[in-house]
Amino acid sequence: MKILVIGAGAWGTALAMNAASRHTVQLWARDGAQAAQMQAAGENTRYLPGIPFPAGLQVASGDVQPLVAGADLIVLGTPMAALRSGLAMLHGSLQGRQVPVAWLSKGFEAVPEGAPAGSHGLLGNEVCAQVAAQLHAGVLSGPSFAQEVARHQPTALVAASEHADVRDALVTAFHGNNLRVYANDDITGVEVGGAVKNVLAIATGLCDGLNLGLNARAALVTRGLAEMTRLGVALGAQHDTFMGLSGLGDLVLTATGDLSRNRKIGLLLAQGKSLHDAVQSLGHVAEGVYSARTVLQRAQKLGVEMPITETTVALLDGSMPVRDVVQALMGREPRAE
Ligand SMILES: NC(=O)C1=CN([C@@H]2O[C@H](COP(=O)(O)OP(=O)(O)OC[C@H]3O[C@@H](n4cnc5c(N)ncnc54)[C@H](O)[C@@H]3O)[C@@H](O)[C@H]2O)C=CC1
Ligand SMILES: O=C(CO)COP(=O)(O)O
Repeated sequence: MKILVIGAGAWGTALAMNAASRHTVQLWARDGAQAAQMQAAGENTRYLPGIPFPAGLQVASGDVQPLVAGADLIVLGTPMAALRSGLAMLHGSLQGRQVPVAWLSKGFEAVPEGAPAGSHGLLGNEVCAQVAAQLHAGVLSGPSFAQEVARHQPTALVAASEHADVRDALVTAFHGNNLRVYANDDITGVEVGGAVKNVLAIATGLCDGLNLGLNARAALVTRGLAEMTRLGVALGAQHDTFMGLSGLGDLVLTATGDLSRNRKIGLLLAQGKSLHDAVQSLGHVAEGVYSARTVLQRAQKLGVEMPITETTVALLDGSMPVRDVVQALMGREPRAE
């Protein structure tokens, strides 16, 4: 199989490295200098330093069209902010040819600055329906830190699409000795899980950074899962999806695993860092920062209560100081579980 991965950040690179022993894999970086540097060093020095590329992984840059034309599977490994342009580009270049496409981004599109009141951002599959409706597309998601996948540590992923050929292509491409890829046709559920867990991981990082304790962390994860599930079901997802890899699985990993960039944002905010400084210090994308407001807007439109998300948004917006967060969450009226 010929796989083209567009975007050479941590996650696109890790998956490309993992698949390269079984398939022909091209990893495309938009920055030509970064591509040349990766080729020369035999590793992605910027995003996955110290983990050597396997033999056979091809790094590319420049005109992506010939690579698109020759691929059996195209993976968009960019952050959510670049998904719309990536799908539109593929829509134009494939010209109706049916090649399975998948994105790795986890989030809702951010609401653009100055957007009219009431507008909200979209999930990947909603963006795809707007700009590339006839593509057979889906998402690869689930609990997976790039560093561990690049080192071939055991990991389980979920390939979600309404198109069986996309699910099958993702399983063929990535299922192997150290990676299990499960298929799921509930793409909305899988995407809501991947987006909301990032926001909840910021909240859990804050909780741990403030030393609120293990009980508090367990409460946040559990009540976070409840609010993620409420939103997903209201958006048309299946309840059971949230008990799976992209719901409970990715929430546990991201909220409690110190490799998480979103969790790091919460830990840094707890230390008194500004959001700007916290984001700058990461050097990677933390999607929860950009999705949080959209998650809340979508929830409010649907009449779904998401108190942890609401508090996290207030914190990120600067309208609630760190010291008031505990009271905002613990001071709520009693209710049934
Ligand atoms: N790093 C991880 O462990 C995982 C990340 N993800 C998700 O995958 C997505 C990408 O994350 P990372 O690779 O970690 O991000 P990263 O911050 O490591 O790298 C982002 C990469 O995307 C590239 N990029 C941005 N806009 C682009 C465009 N228009 N065209 C081509 N390349 C572009 C950047 O140059 C950079 O190489 C995010 O949505 C993230 O939530 C999902 C699972 C695991
Ligand atoms: O999605 C991830 C793990 O599944 C990566 O999480 P972070 O983006 O918080 O690092």
